[in-house]
Amino acid sequence: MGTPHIGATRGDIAETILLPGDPLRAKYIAETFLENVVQYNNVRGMLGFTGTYKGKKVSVQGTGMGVPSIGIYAHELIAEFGVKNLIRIGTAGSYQKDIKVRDVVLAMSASTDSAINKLRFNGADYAPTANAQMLFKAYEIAKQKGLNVKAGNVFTSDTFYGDDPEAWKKWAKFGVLCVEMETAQLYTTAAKLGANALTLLTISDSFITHEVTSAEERQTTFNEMIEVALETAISL
Ligand SMILES: O=P(O)(O)O[C@H]1O[C@H](CO)[C@@H](O)[C@H]1O
Ligand SMILES: O=c1cc[nH]c(=O)[nH]1
Repeated sequence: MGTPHIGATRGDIAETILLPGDPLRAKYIAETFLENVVQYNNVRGMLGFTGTYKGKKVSVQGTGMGVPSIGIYAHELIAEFGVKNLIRIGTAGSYQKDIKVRDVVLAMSASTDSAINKLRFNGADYAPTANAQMLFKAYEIAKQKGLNVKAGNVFTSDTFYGDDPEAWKKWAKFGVLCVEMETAQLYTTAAKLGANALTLLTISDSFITHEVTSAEERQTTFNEMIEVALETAISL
């Protein structure tokens, strides 16, 4: 049973799922925020759990890093397990001086240097876009919590270690808020397969100030973003 990358059966996974890149962040979320938790996946160590949050069924699944990896998990979750709402919770590097480490960014849209959509659309540009209902809800919840939240265009990069240390400045000049590595693919796959998707990002480092957070903090301490994601999940 299951798919090449998810060792579960249909029904094991909730219609609404949180998607951190890091599988250990999935474990942390399941252990810290969910009740009645069952682990449904361990294939490749890409942990997946289903539990309840305030009485509602929610799953959380690691996706790995980068466009191809999240493309595999998003496709299998939607096409084979009937997942309808996908909420990525990730980390990102800030491109703007008013977006500081630990701030939260909601990805309205995603620019990218990935060639996948260029190939898919014969050289034309497709605009990967968040589900508006989820975006508005998450923004409202984040504001109610008093978070420093911004919504806008993010950059989905195919590289973490690029060749040109100045390249980010062009994206920043054109209003891109921050960089991460999955959202353009998540939004495209969700649109193709008829599901809803949203990305929430906590800023883990700044290209402006060079401030960084530790790997431990990235794994465990982005609780405000996780709570916004869970409250959004159960509002759907
Ligand atoms: O914290 P996650 O969700 O993995 O997101 C960001 O962190 C990874 C790079 O360190 C990339 O996956 C990037 O998108
Ligand atoms: O700078 C960063 C931080 C997180 N994730 C990225 O892809 N880049």
